[in-house]
Amino acid sequence: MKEQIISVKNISKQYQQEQASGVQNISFDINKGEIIAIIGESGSGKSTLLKCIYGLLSVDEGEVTFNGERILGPNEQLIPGHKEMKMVTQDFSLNIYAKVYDNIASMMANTDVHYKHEKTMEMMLHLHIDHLKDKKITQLSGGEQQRVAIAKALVTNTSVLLLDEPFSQVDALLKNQLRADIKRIAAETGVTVIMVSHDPADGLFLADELLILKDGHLMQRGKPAEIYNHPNHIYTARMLGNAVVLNTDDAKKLGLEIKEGNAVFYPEWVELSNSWNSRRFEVKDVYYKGFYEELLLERNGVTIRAIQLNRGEHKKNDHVQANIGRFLKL
Ligand SMILES: Nc1ncnc2c1ncn2[C@@H]1O[C@H](COP(=O)(O)OP(=O)(O)OP(=O)(O)O)[C@@H](O)[C@H]1O
Repeated sequence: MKEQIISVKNISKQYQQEQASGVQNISFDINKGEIIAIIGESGSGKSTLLKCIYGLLSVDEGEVTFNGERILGPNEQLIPGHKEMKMVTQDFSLNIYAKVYDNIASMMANTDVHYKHEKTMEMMLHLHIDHLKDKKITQLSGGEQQRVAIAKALVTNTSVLLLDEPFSQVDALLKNQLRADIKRIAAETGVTVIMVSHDPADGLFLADELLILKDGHLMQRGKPAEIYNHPNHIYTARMLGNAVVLNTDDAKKLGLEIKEGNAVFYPEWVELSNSWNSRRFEVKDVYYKGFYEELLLERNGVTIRAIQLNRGEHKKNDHVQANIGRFLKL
């Protein structure tokens, strides 16, 4: 049985008189142990939403509840935030002159020294940083520092971990490792994770639930595969899969029957084959992408993109038969 932990009910937050800022009328629930990713372009309201959930910003309308209790805003309590939630920001907020062990242990009181030691060791093991115990923060890599920051956030029986752009400081290789780490830690500890990112790949890989924000509005919410395959807006399809968008006239030129709006499809939905319904395209360019190629194809003055796994088969000015196997009307 899924157990709800946080409920966001019709919240709006506007910054001063700025009309198009903050977030507007957002509602959704979060279940215990889930990983939620809030995805959107810069300025779409991701950080504002995260701060409203944590209680760092007071909402203008609506409310956020944690286990049924309303989360108080910064003006309603002495220390802003919520005791069962911890936020890890991009700067990690570590004591850079202290050792890894002390950074984590310092989060707990000295009332039970044995428990404090055991809990610190347990967290370091979970985060695979036990071998760094006696190192100073200044001696760690960005990825290692991030693990310390997460261990520090989780050591005090935290139920909800809030991550603001957790992978913005790390390179692509480490990013993959850290994503996998967060998934593992969430599964091992049962902590609920709410993550904000401008990189859709984070959400697609990590999230149980994906939330798409645009201009302060919640555009769509659901499982990553559901949203990827059935985006309800061009914005989402472009962001998640770099979708090709054709207006009605251009779509018709390629034989796609739509009466109005746009035909939208991902490059991998274009099949290069000699099937009965395929059409002849000219290869305008070939982009090498490592394990696959992206072909820029043109027919009747309309350009589309297609994915080709067998590299080196086509070159510029070739002609190929292609069929847009599936498209969405948006
Ligand atoms: N303190 C503030 N005062 C006025 N406007 C603000 C303030 N903070 C954010 N905004 C505005 O509110 C909107 C949402 O900002 P927010 O920081 O929540 O977006 P974001 O999606 O987290 O962006 P980014 O990915 O760039 O961090 C933006 O238009 C931003 O300019």
